[in-house]
Amino acid sequence: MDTEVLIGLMSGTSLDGVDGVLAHFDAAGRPQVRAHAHRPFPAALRDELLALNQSGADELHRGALSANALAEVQAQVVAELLVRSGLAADAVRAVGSHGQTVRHRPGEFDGTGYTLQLNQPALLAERCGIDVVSDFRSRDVAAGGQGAPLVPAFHAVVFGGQACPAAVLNLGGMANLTLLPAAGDPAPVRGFDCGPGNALLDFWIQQELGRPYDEGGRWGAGGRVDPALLARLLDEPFLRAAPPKSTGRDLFNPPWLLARLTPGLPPQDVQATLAEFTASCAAEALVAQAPDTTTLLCCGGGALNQDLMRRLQALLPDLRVGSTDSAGLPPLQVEATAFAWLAWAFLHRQPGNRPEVTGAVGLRVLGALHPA
Ligand SMILES: Nc1ncnc2c1ncn2[C@@H]1O[C@H](COP(=O)(O)OP(=O)(O)OP(=O)(O)O)[C@@H](O)[C@H]1O
Ligand SMILES: CC(=O)N[C@H]1[C@@H]2OC[C@@H](O2)[C@@H](O)[C@@H]1O[C@H](C)C(=O)O
Repeated sequence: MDTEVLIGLMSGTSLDGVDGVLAHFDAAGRPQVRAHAHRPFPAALRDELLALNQSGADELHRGALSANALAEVQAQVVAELLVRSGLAADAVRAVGSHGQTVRHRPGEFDGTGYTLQLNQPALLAERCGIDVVSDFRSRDVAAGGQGAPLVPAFHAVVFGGQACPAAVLNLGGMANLTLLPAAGDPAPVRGFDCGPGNALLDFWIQQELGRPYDEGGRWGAGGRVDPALLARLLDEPFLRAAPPKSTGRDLFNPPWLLARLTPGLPPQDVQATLAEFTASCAAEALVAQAPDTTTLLCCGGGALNQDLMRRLQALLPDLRVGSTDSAGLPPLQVEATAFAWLAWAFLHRQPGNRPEVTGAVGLRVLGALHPA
């Protein structure tokens, strides 16, 4: 059967770098991943992108230069994917490039609001000689939606149709849940952001131990959960709001955490409490929204945090909690593959959003094209 080759690029809210996959898509848009590559951000670029999540001096200039630097990292990932798969650029129909979210305020201010991904698709097209599809979120926001999460439609393609209701939990910088009805159930796929993923965990261990993340969750696993802090963290209106809803570093950021800390807490206990908080946000939302779920498939880098996974299983004793590996897609490849799929959907003029998820007034083709 004829397949189309696409590349997907994602740099998410954890700001760890660019993930890319090269995948073959069949006529129904089902992917087979052939190569995966990751490039960490140079430290200066990471610091600048992180800083651009908040207001600061000369943001337009700094944002434009950061977008250029991001495109150079993306071009390196594309080059690596081509080498790993043994393909030439002209064998690839398109690259789907998410860009770097630095602000996410849909529906606010003037009623439309905005979601802002720094990106330079023109430069990427110039560097790699492949069509680039980008700007996936703004059409959904223009149609009254949250612009996020976008992965539920993709999750339905690759993980949907199981015998029992299943859910997918993406644990990136932020966390989002997709709720998949069982095979034969005509109910729509649902999904929403459920709270922070790794962003606060990463911030805390970076500040206290100078490490970018808690490898395997080992530091957090050795701490004690502080019930008072956990209660203060969980007392956040976003967590109780009904979907559609999405969030980002605009809300769950270091000042948000620091405002809820009390002096004298051992730093390791704070890490343990943050891990319990992240797991609780997802578990409570899942139980509230889809109590019949039997399987939880986790993806994103948080799926490699064994402490987080243990906490999720403990909070959801009646569910099978595992990673998307068991469904054929390794956790670190899911999001990049989703953006390859969104580019595939764009090329076929198929909608990428789900109004039930984002709250948009209707299905929309998402993205904009920069030809090679
Ligand atoms: N071995 C590991 N142990 C613990 N945590 C890990 C490990 N590997 C990755 N992580 C965590 O996963 C994060 C990266 O996850 P991922 O790449 O899914 O994020 P992202 O692309 O920014 O996602 P999103 O767009 O959903 O926010 C790291 O910042 C780290 O916190
Ligand atoms: C605005 C934005 O970039 N949102 C991200 C972020 O990271 C996780 C969560 O918050 C999710 O809503 C989204 O990413 C995934 C890929 C999505 O749109 O489905």
